Amino acid sequence: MGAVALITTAVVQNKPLPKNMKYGIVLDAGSSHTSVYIYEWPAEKENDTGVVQQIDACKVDGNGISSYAHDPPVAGLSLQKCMDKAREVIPEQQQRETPVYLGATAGMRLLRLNNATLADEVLSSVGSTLRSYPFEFQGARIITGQEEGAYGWITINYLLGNFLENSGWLGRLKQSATFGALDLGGASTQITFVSKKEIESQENSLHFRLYGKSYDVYTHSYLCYGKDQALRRQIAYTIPDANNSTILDPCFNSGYRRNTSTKDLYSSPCIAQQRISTAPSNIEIKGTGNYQLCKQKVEMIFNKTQCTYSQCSFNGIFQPNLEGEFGAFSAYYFVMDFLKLTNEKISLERVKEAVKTHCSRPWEEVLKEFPKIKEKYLSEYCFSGTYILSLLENGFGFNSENWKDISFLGKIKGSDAGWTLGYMLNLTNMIPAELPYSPPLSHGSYIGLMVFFSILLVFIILTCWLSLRKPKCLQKGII
Ligand SMILES: O=P(O)(O)OP(=O)(O)OP(=O)(O)OC[C@H]1O[C@@H](n2cnc3c(O)ncnc32)[C@H](O)[C@@H]1O
Repeated sequence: MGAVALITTAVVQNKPLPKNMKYGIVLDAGSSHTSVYIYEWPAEKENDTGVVQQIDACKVDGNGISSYAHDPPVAGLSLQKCMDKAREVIPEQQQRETPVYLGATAGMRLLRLNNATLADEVLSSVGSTLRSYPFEFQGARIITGQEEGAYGWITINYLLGNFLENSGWLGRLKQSATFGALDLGGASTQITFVSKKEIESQENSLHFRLYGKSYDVYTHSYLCYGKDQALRRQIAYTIPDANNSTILDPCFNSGYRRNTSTKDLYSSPCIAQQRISTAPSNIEIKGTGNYQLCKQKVEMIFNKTQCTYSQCSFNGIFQPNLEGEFGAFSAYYFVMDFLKLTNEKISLERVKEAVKTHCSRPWEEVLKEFPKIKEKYLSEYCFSGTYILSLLENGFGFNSENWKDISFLGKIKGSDAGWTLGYMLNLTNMIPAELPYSPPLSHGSYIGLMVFFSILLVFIILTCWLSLRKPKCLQKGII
């Protein structure tokens, strides 16, 4: 049984794993990009830490896996570029023994909601491209939000060495020191952490046994709360106010302009409740760059009014009290890294000030300072920074006190923080549920101890024999 026994849906196919695996490839087919990660197993005994490492990664050009739905040949070609790279990196004699997994995330969960047949077609089309390579293709599937959260948590704690640290006898006695995982994607966001308190909702509760230690883990994935979908929702809220098809948007820098088609905006199931039939077909967004007003708009997407549990995050979702340290990755890292706010010593108040300052900068000035950054990313840092602050503070309940417990993580020991490594470790059974039995003493120490105790025994017997003989001699002497 795999270590992550509760995630039963994680079995991709019933194909046996290649016998001499030394490499593994995972494709993360997200809403905004597909990325290809290549991992290498440590050579036996060479690597004390036994950590599987990322040796290469490649971002597929284009707009995520759903672009396969619109133009399969073009999407296939850009995927081929990354797969060709994998073929260059992995030695030829190892290629047939290298498993390839594709996991699609929230972008495909949304496509499946809109059109399940199309989602299946996309997966089979990508599968055909992957099958044309000499690797051992193990299947393409849409992973659940729960899996995305759980595998992200496994990845960061594996790379940080927390599972092994907890597996010794001392580690098993003390409270588990794991990092919670905060993952912000384009279409969904996940929060996952070990909770000492009872998890009141079954669907948010996971139990893992890893390296001989049990973990009760809380996880929730919020579909439509990734930063791209959140931006769409924030824009959609303003459409009723649209005057002459123009929206004044405080979440973009002043001077910034963008044209959007409402058909495209409304194509997402995330906007279903905000659709208005009288909306103009095109709208022009004009930035006004105001952090406070942006924050007010962003907060409209968090419903804090209903909760049927003892406590909730938002939208009636149960969330226990935040516990321990957290690692925040994916878009949390991209955005905070751009804003130079990844240093743990920066207080929440200073982070807010920095985002406010960035939002108030004229677009011209921002563009001049960062000419090399993709315009889509650059134009959205004001919104993204504000959204991250709202999600963490208003959504999950972080505050000035526990803000210092969040570390913004890009890479850990050379591997990207994200769900892919955890996914592969689970499917290749690389994390055992129990610690492999290791004798307390090595063979040499055992022999040494046996010799020592034998000599000690002979010495004791001799001493006793001598001391028992002496009185008799003395007695004889007295008589
Ligand atoms: O799990 P889902 O929701 O499908 O998400 P995803 O797979 O699209 O998630 P990614 O981690 O690829 O990206 C998360 C978001 O970060 C954005 N992003 C990627 N690189 C970035 C960068 O350098 N600067 C700013 N944003 C970036 C990207 O457009 C997404 O909105």
